Amino acid sequence: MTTFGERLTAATATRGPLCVGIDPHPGLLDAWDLPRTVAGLERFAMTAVEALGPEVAVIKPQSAFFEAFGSAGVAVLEKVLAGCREAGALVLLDAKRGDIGSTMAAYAAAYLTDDSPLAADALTVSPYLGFGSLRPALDAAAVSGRGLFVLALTSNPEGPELQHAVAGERSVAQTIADHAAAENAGASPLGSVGLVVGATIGRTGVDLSAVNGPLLAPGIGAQGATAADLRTVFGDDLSAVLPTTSREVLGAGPDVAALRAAARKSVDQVQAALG
Ligand SMILES: O=C(O)c1cc(=O)[nH]c(=O)n1[C@@H]1O[C@H](COP(=O)(O)O)[C@@H](O)[C@H]1O
Repeated sequence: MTTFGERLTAATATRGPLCVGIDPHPGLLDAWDLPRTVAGLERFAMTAVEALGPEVAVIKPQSAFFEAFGSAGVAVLEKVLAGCREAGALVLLDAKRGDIGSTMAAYAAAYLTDDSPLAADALTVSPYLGFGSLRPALDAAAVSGRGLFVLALTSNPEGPELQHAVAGERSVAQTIADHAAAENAGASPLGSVGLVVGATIGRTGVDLSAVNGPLLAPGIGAQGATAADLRTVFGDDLSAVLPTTSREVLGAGPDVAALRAAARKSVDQVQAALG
């Protein structure tokens, strides 16, 4: 069994270090001239999969936009997961799950086990019920060769109030980074427990050098960060950074060739910035 860290390393080496999100905002459905219906959602999402699946290393469908359409929307999400897999892209399901341990086990069964229709290569999770509450997800991911991206320093302006708070002698975000480092200890070339660190947040003072896992960097494009900001946020520690952007690329649709061109442009920009 290959680990998520191994598969991600191979995917970014081949396709470049970029994740593109599939976030079917109602306004984007309008811009693509699609109805705000399940049929519109499906056309939007599967066009994105057709364009980006063979092109980018990682695709990140945002679960809420699919859930908003009820069970029919979740069925579209299942098609997206299968379509990305067939096209050779890794799928990071963005659902930001986090719950008490016993319920976390149910989320782990839903997203991180082989026989679930919603199984993805990796899942975004929230550690703000305590990092240890994620244990069932950490265990399920390890057993099935999947990955987690743990929210550490999020891209939104409200994040620092909680994440920069100092508890004991360390900031909350540093504590989360240290936990991830412990999970990834000894993994090569890269552990499977990643962190989310926004490209918008500037220099944070959090030491990420021991994490040994992928660092998902959202915020480029619509949230105002640029690829050049990655160096400010991560310093010289850029080797495991995986920038992710959604609206910046999706706004180029609905034309498949235009979506691909936008994704390639983003790959070139982040590659230049990461050096
Ligand atoms: O975990 C995430 O994906 C995430 C974490 C974070 O700190 N900030 C953040 O923007 N995201 C997600 O990344 C995507 C960003 O979308 P754009 O702003 O359109 O590029 C959205 O789906 C967000 O929910």
